[in-house]
Amino acid sequence: MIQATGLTRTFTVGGRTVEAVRGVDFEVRPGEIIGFLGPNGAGKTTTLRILTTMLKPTSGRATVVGVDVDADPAGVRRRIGYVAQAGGTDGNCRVAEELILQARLYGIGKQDAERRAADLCERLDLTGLADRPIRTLSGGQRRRTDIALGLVHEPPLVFLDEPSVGLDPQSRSDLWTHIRRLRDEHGTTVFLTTHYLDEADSLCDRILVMNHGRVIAEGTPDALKRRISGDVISLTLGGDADHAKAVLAECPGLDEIAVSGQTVRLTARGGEQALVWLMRTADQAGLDLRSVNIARPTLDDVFLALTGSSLNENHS
Ligand SMILES: Nc1ncnc2c1ncn2[C@@H]1O[C@H](COP(=O)(O)OP(=O)(O)OP(=O)(O)O)[C@@H](O)[C@H]1O
Repeated sequence: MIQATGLTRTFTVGGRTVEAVRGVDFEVRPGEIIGFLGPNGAGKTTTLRILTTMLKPTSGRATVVGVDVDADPAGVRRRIGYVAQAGGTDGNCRVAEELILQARLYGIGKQDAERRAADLCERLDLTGLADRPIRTLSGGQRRRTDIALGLVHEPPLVFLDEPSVGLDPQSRSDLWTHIRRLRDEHGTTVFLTTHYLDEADSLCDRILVMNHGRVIAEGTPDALKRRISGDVISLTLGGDADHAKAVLAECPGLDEIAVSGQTVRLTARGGEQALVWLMRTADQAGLDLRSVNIARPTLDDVFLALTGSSLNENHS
């Protein structure tokens, strides 16, 4: 469905070259829900803009739904849906009206457009709202309308840019149900960017992690979590966490060690054993230890181990 090979994109700003994307290779198979994760400035939006033909790559190649983005951008655009973060809807227009209008803009006949609008309203739970002006909808209803609008031309692949940003937890899980249904009942492939690790974990079949312009890891959420073997130990300190990191790194049995705010996070195969060493070392070095926690790895721990910083912290 998507094949990216050696994609790069550089920008020149005030005589300085920014390498936003530095050689990205990945594949997306039909019917997958793919999560594209990475800290701010990792190159996600630039990659997304290349795949949706809004930007040309500096080098490399990408085919989307079997069409080369460089050779036939219009052909790619006909075959994909793209739902931007801000949406592109006219707030005064009514839901069904807007869907029909968009379908007509794709050259779809009137009756067919009406049928598709009704079908999309049903699929995205908008039937009771079809006559409401878009500006009167709640955040979740509006996001569902944006997604319906991205699907009027029945694309096999839809790109969603941060689909659940700004939604309350209930609307988010509701949206996830709708996104899963698109895939399960209609075979739609979904490529989404997100900063929410719980979203990536529960919704996505596979995750691509991008950092500094490269895809640094990919796999199912479970496979990524398995990459972090052992337990995650978090030590919160009163003093300089970087100094504490340097001291604690001397302990045996540790795999990864990173600092996140006032907390030093470590992974160790035998968590309890390592903890004894850590506490003893902290005590001997006079570190101001405030609290200790041992846990199984989460996707955020994976992210921290891969990129050296927490995605949640990075995004806040
Ligand atoms: N039009 C542009 N001109 C100059 N630099 C750009 C341009 N677009 C992106 N960049 C730079 O390229 C790098 C990657 O940016 P990009 O927006 O792709 O990252 P991102 O992963 O989407 O980040 P975020 O999560 O903050 O949206 C950044 O250093 C950014 O400043």
